[in-house]
Amino acid sequence: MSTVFTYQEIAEHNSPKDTWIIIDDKVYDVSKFLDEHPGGDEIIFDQAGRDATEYFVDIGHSDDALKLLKSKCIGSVDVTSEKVIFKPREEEKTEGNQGNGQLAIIVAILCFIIGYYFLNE
Ligand code: HEM
Repeated sequence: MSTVFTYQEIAEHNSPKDTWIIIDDKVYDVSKFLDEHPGGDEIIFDQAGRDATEYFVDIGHSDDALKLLKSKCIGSVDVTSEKVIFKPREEEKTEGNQGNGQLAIIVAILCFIIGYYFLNE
């Protein structure tokens, strides 16, 4: 019997050296394949720890791709386990820019203080 993983367990394998994806309720370890993927590593890595069925099927991968995929199967999903709610990728990508917003507020406050100081000279 193959190993069964919960959605949470799968979601934890989301780093470039440790990338699992779900396709049709099966779990695939594609860590070593990222660099070799003809469609590029980022496109798969974007789905790391997630269900990539829709993305994989939409591309219309060849039979060779399907064979290759099979060789990377490490188990299946416990579909009764609690699903992981992921933030949309866009939100994750913009999170790093939040610091810039805070900086803008600090600069605005400083300008206000300096302006106020000169006006009252
Ligand atoms: C997140 C899931 C995936 C996406 C969105 C994706 C996307 C793509 C894209 C866009 C191409 C076309 C590259 C080109 O012709 O310029 C491609 C090709 C290919 N991909 Fe993926 N891929 C995914 C996962 C996988 C996985 C898991 C495997 C196998 C383990 C795989 C195997 C291949 C192969 C062999 C090709 C060459 C064309 C073919 O034989 O169909 N891909 N993929």
